[in-house]
Amino acid sequence: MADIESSFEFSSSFTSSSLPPPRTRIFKIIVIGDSGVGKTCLTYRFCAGKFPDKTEATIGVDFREKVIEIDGEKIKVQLWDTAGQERFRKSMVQHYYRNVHAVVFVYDVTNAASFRSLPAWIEECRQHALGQEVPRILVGNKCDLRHAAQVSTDLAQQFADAHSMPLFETSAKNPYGNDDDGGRNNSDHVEAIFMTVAHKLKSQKPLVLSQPPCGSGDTVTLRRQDEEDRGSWGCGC
Ligand SMILES: Nc1nc2c(ncn2[C@@H]2O[C@H](COP(=O)(O)OP(=O)(O)OP(=O)(O)O)[C@@H](O)[C@H]2O)c(=O)[nH]1
Ligand SMILES: [Mg+2]
Repeated sequence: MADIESSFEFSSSFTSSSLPPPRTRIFKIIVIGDSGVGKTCLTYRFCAGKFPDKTEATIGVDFREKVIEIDGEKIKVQLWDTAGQERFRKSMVQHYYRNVHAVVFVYDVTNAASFRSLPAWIEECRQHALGQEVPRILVGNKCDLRHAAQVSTDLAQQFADAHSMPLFETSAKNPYGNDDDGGRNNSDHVEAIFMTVAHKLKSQKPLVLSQPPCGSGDTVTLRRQDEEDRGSWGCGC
């Protein structure tokens, strides 16, 4: 399991005696949903560019990072791949929601129960005072198994609309994100989904890099501008 506490401070590659660190923005995106929907595979696919050879149930949280470039700016996308199983998440759930910039809700299109669980995941966000300004997206995974689908696109779209979220249907497994019926363009590429989130975040109010006083080490901490304005993350609920 990854070291939770270290995730709240972001190391720069510069020491305090060298040039100031570059203003690399870091977007923390948490990925939540029932166990087995494919959160680990999706995050691995985005960061490593391929479907993992094998996965096990996530315990606590795993972090994956990828540096992307948008309009000439390098941005670090930090994905928090959370455990779907209650027994593996309850001790650290409050850490997931700390300073989060976006939430990705995942269900499995072949598993209706995972879709029915979505209100509970939304409620968990609400209970952890996630502000309404935090973008949320809905991802239906395993579209390569379209023949076994239990959740129709129409139903998922209705749910997404009701919660003001964009819907993406995808496959972490299929190299092109297209369906097993040979049709293209009916599914979204994993890469495009996370890039869309990053674009959305980039277009929002800028994040501010808070730098520690000289001599206090070589770390920088990210805070949102509105967090600094209000003194807290706040809740728009
Ligand atoms: N066919 C298919 N299988 C997938 C896909 N994504 C994940 N899987 C499989 O689904 C199973 C669960 O995937 P994980 O990524 O470990 O699921 P998870 O949501 O991280 O589960 P927890 O860590 O327990 O919360 C694994 O056997 C994966 O190989 C997909 O897009 N298509
Ligand atoms: Mg997992």
